[in-house]
Amino acid sequence: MQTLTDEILSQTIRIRPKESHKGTYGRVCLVGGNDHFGGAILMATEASVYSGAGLNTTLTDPSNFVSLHARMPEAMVADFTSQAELTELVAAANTVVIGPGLGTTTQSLHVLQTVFNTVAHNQTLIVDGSAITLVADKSLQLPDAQLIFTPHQMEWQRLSGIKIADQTDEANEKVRRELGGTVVLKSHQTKIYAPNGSYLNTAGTPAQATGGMGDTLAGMIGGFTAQFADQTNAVLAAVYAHSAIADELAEHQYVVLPTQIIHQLPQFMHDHQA
Ligand SMILES: NC(=O)C1=CN([C@@H]2O[C@H](COP(=O)(O)OP(=O)(O)OC[C@H]3O[C@@H](n4cnc5c(N)ncnc54)[C@H](OP(=O)(O)O)[C@@H]3O)[C@@H](O)[C@H]2O)[C@@H](O)CC1
Ligand SMILES: Nc1ncnc2c1ncn2[C@@H]1O[C@H](COP(=O)(O)OP(=O)(O)O)[C@@H](O)[C@H]1O
Ligand SMILES: [Mg+2]
Repeated sequence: MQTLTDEILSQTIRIRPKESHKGTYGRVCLVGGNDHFGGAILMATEASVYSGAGLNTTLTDPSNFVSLHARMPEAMVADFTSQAELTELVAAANTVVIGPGLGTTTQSLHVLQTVFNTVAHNQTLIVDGSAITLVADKSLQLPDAQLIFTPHQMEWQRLSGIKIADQTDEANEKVRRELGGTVVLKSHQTKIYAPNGSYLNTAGTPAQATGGMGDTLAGMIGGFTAQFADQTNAVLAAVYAHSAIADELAEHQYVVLPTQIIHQLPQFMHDHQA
């Protein structure tokens, strides 16, 4: 297992070519946020926008439209209960993030199934939060796409069947191979199991232990994978940046809010581009 260092940032975050436009930096679709968990998809969206993804569209419950527009005028918003909108917008994305605040109701399941039926082999699909729980509980068949799972330890227990106490590298890697794609197993020391090897993130702080921290990471992984060509490096850089920014803030703060990490992203990425 390789320990991540700040080298992953300069290996991944590219100086932007002059001759470019918003389309150069990827289209991200974020799907989630039911009528209870609007904050989760709001933070994921904000994280993707602040990571620099060129075009961001959020598919959510209509009850979140006003707050999303008020907070994030840069993002487009659509209704995830409309099958036609969901299908059209997901098909047009480079990267799709599904799960933050999606919930586990019949409606949540319907949205998830529609996304799974729509994504194609060349698209990156980040499966987070409630989407992981639904895949596990309903034994859903996974789509043919570039899959990135971002479970915390309990979500990984649900998905992999491995109890938290038994989540060894060997057992985790075996299930990752069966699932395909990449697994970001989040904890106080997040591990990333990728097709080319496994990685340990020793950055990060207990000041991060607050709701919405993982929703923010899912949005960052969305923004990074949409912009940077090497998909594994994009995941690794997002995980490392999320923790490294928190470490900087925690030098002077007892708790670090997800939105504070998000707002540091443009400056942090500026300082580590190469
Ligand atoms: N503002 C918003 O809108 C927010 C909306 N959110 C949305 O809520 C949805 C549900 O997601 P969820 O993570 O809150 O609930 P669930 O999947 O039941 O997991 C919790 C259970 O797992 C256990 N556990 C064990 N190890 C763990 C670990 N390392 N890390 C974390 N938990 C661990 C834990 O144990 P305990 O805390 O009891 O010790 C507990 O029993 C999801 O869509 C998410 O996006 C949230 O993001 C919050 C902000
Ligand atoms: N003690 C800790 N030290 C470092 N990072 C932590 C700690 N506790 C939580 N985190 C990080 O916070 C995030 C929590 O994700 P998750 O449980 O999905 O949050 P949520 O669903 O509430 O957004 C993960 O990235 C995890 O690594
Ligand atoms: Mg989560």
